[in-house]
Amino acid sequence: MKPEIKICGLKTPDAVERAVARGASHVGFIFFPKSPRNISPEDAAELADRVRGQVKIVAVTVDAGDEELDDIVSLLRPDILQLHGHESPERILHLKALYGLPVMKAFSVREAGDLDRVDPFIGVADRFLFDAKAPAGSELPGGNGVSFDWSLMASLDESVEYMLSGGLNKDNVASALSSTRARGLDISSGVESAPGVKDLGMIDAFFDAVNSSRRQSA
Ligand SMILES: O=C(O)c1ccccc1NCC(=O)[C@H](O)[C@H](O)COP(=O)(O)O
Repeated sequence: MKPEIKICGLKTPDAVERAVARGASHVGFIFFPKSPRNISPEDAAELADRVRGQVKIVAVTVDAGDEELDDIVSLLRPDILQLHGHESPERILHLKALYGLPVMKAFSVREAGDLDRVDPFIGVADRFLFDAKAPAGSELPGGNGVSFDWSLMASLDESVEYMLSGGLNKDNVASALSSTRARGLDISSGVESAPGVKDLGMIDAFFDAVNSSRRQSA
């Protein structure tokens, strides 16, 4: 099955259009002021309008309040809310009822026990994303360009369909696909020439690597 690919942290028209032209299934916009990928809801909406309907638009937030989310949802009109903070199952149910949008809950992973936190979210979150825990000193809960031990994913309940993220790039994507049962891959730093700066050549190289790994496993 063709993996879903989410290119995250987009800020420019050329990168959004290249991601979609190369076959991204999702494009992500980051609403987190400390991130080099932070974007305003207005600017994100302008970018999203170029590709709306061709790809799922994902709004990435971190423990955002209702007021901030109201702005993001009304301006960007995302297809999915990605919650990358400490949101509880109750908070997710509240947001789903409020906006009628599917929620992708992100979990950070370093050791096997980190996957135990997933259980209360099964049947609550619509999608799951597993990312590496932030390295010491990082102020970002995601987008750190670091991977975790993907073999840990083998212990996850098989009913949980997920996206894998954290430190993916053209050189390790084949291994990510062959060593996990990830339904999708989510990448940010691995297609950047500097934090927050997407590189069209690196986007191309990433999709080339995905396609070549699929041909080899066919
Ligand atoms: O990317 C960010 O700056 C970010 C900031 C705050 C919360 C989440 C963030 N990113 C979320 C993502 O979905 C990233 O694509 C994911 O963490 C993978 O990033 P990377 O390791 O750089 O590929």
